[in-house]
Amino acid sequence: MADVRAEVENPQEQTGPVKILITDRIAHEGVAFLREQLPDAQIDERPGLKPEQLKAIIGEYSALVVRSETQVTSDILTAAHNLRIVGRAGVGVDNIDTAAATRQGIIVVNSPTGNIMAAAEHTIAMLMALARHVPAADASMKANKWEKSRFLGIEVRNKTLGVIGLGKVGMAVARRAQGLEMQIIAFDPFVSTEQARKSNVTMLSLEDVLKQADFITLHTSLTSGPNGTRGLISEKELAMMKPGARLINCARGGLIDEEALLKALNEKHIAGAALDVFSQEPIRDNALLQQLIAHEHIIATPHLGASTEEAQVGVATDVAEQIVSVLSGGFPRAAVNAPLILPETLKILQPYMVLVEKMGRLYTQLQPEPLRKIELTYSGEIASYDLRPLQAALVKGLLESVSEAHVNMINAQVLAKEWGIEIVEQKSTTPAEFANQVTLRVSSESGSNTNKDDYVNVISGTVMHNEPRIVQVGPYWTEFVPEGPILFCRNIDQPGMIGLVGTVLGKAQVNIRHMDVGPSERKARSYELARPTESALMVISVDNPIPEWALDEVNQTGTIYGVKMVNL
Ligand SMILES: NC(=O)c1ccc[n+]([C@@H]2O[C@H](COP(=O)([O-])OP(=O)(O)OC[C@H]3O[C@@H](n4cnc5c(N)ncnc54)[C@H](O)[C@@H]3O)[C@@H](O)[C@H]2O)c1
Ligand SMILES: O=C(O)[C@H](O)COP(=O)(O)O
Repeated sequence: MADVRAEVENPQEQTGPVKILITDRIAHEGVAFLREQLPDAQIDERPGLKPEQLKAIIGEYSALVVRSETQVTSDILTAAHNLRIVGRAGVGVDNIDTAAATRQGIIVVNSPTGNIMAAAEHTIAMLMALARHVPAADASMKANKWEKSRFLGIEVRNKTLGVIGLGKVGMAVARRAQGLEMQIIAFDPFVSTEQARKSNVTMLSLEDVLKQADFITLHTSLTSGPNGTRGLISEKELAMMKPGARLINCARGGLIDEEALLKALNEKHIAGAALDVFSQEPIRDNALLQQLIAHEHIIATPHLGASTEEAQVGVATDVAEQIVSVLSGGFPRAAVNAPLILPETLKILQPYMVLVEKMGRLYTQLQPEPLRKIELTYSGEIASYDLRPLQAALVKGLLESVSEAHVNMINAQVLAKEWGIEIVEQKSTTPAEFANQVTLRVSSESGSNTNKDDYVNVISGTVMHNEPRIVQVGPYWTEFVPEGPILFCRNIDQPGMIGLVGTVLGKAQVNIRHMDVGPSERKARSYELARPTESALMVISVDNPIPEWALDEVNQTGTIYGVKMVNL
């Protein structure tokens, strides 16, 4: 593997054209972009698939494009053997099990900015519609009535708008509402008072926002867990709202306890609510939701926040571009579950990624025992870069031969954790032995490396002329290119050892490509005589695998021991 990007690859050697599946309706510009950029790909648009139908076919596809309707559950993902990327043509990824995707090394991308304006403008439309009863008045006219006095509204000017969640959409709504001469107060635990003040927004506690606002609008994402936003507006919060206030939700359905909302409306505690999103979408035969949207003081739209021509073209092309990039071995712009590395950085890191992966493979083959802790030390200029791809490459090298898992940059850390491997990094821009050097120090299951053959607790390498070189294995200094079949053995450091091995390999018709005999101390490299009792490491790269009998013969010499073949 030369590139972790390329490792987001097909683990089951798919044959035939790359296949892309689109299961929700997206703008045709996005589909056209995919067809234009990937002319050999098969692009299937199959909106409205049932979960079992999706599960039955997902295994054929390399990319999946969805909006908020398709539920990309862990169950679906378990059948997605070839899937490399899920593209969400929109913002919210709560319909995608991103944790399951991460475990499987599947990139999830979205379009974080493509529909902000659409959502903000829809919120303002809901605000005005609530204030002036526009939908009910329209329905009345269509019923051939003229109920002028029934639809007395309120002005929004000089009213207070409470924004809960002052992120991208929340802030866009605040700005637009300021244009309507509203006062803006907000609650968002992650936005500073100072930052908000610059935009003329007053940050308050949730309680104060609820108590002071004439209109409340929700703009947080939906999260679960003890500090999650699910049920953020429940009975207690509704009770805190100013009598006669109005509530707008163009964010996510689960943010409001819909039963409590119906109660608050029936009790006339609040004057109305405008909902674009629901806890179940589509609503179908959900009795509570049917009752809620039928309420005379509810305005409902079927999740239309992002449904503008502009936003749909924006999100569809945004996601299509990222799919093309990933399927072509590049990086996505807006990955929800992958670290972003600039292409320029990646180019520099690439030979080190090869090096580190080979170091991992070498360790696992020389020392096949469960690992516990790995210390990766980077020295030289390389230490100044974002080195996450190197960690991923290391995990890949270490686990590849012992695990079925498909390791890539997305899941490397999760997998390492699952295997109980702790990886710590040390960085120093001061060069060590070489201008740039990466050293791997390993503690295995036993913790103390007591095994008599356990000399491989350190592996160090560098890159020369863009080619990886291993420069240290355990206490031995060496220098070889980690590539292809390599014989490792140790010998008593005395004359005649190279000849012994050479004779056996000659007999076995094995051609030696490169040989290095490394003493256990650096000074011996300067051709000083080593003491005869010292050992050395022989690293012999060969053109073809060495037969078993020849390995046995080398092992039986008595002066050469620890004979092991590795394949890098
Ligand atoms: N209806 C639609 O079609 C539509 C369109 C676009 C976006 N959305 C939804 O709107 C929501 C906001 O989108 P965004 O792009 O602005 O997201 P964002 O991430 O930019 O903003 C979310 C904000 O919520 C804040 N937040 C988190 N937890 C909070 C809590 N407990 N209380 C208060 N604030 C909290 C965050 O700090 C953040 O500032 C998302 O749920 C998104 O899916 C809906
Ligand atoms: O999260 C989003 O982007 C919006 O909720 C839009 O969802 P949609 O693509 O299903 O309209």
